[in-house]
Amino acid sequence: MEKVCVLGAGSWGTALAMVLAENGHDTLVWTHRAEQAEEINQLHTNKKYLPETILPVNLHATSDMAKVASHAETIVVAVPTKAIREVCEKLTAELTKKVLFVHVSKGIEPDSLKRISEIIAESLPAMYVEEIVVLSGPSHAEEVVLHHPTTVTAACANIDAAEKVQDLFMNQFFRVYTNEDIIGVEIGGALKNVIALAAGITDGLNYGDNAKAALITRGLAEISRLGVKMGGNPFTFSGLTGMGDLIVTCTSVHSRNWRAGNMLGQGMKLQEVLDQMGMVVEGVRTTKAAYQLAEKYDVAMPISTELYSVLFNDVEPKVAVDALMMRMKKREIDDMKH
Ligand SMILES: NC(=O)C1=CN([C@@H]2O[C@H](COP(=O)(O)OP(=O)(O)OC[C@H]3O[C@@H](n4cnc5c(N)ncnc54)[C@H](OP(=O)(O)O)[C@@H]3O)[C@@H](O)[C@H]2O)C=CC1
Ligand SMILES: O=C(CO)COP(=O)(O)O
Repeated sequence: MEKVCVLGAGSWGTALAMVLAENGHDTLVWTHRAEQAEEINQLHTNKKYLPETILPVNLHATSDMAKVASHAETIVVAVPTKAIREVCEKLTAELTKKVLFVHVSKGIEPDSLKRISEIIAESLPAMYVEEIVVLSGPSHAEEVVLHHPTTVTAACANIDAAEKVQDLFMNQFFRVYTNEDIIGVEIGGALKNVIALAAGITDGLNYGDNAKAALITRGLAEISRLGVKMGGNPFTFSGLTGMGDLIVTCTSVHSRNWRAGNMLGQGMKLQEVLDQMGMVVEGVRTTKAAYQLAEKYDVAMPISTELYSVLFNDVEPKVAVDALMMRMKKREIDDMKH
């Protein structure tokens, strides 16, 4: 039995804490809201994020970061990308020993263009960090808490650390693979949210299945092009954290990114959509990062670039789709490579 803390009691942090508690680990979930910790401890629910779920009685919660620091041998970071630096800063003030870090967030920071493992490494003193492993793959919290079969990947250049995380989480419903390619896994996980927003938009425009299949396939081509140029293994992008996560996020009603895109396609404005969601839509900030990465690495990312103009330059979704369809003619396979 390991002592594990999960930082963040949103839908994903809570679902993963439930997996860990069900696996028999001594699990503590940290939330910045004391009343939410109280709800989890007293009522064994988290109504805001998983309204139908009863949490295991051996899953405990706290809003006291000092308790996290004294309890944890492993810490799972499960807050949205934009909150990671702030949460790491709070943790740094309390840490006294070396901990294994796992992160499960899917984003890239605009401007710095850092991946999450880089943000965490930069935000925590190295003497307290045993390793940073990313856990990613096609996995909506709503299905994990129902024990529906789910597969994910634990990635780290240090394969022993990845295997340790595999052992922590793996059970009959939650199958964990390993991969040494942390760059490819993080890039795939972050950029699939951009493509899912675009897929939601074409569904909102009622463009049907041909358009969505095109977005998934050509989306994977541009994610892979960038990811390989950044140092990722080309095979990673056809795995769970690439194609797998792209499929689930572009096709599932649970996806916040797809749902946000769908509302945009139906004519709503970005701010209205975000106000209505009440949960993180990582793809919006990541679209800004993807636009900047395409420039930095000189990689063609037409879908991400058109989405950027819809989100941040007020271009009509239909006009952006027309622009994609009217691009210069290409050879398919050559265009996937370069
Ligand atoms: N949901 C899912 O199925 C999956 C999500 N992910 C990824 O996991 C990450 C978290 O997503 P998810 O749990 O869904 O997000 P949610 O929107 O469901 O929850 C976010 C949680 O983070 C908390 N939070 C936000 N800002 C801060 C802050 N500054 N300090 C402390 N806590 C903060 C929120 O608190 P409050 O309630 O007060 O707002 C909330 O508890 C994302 O990167 C997402 O892409 C990955 C796989 C699956
Ligand atoms: O990453 C996810 C599923 O694997 C969650 O996607 P959404 O944030 O779009 O809900």
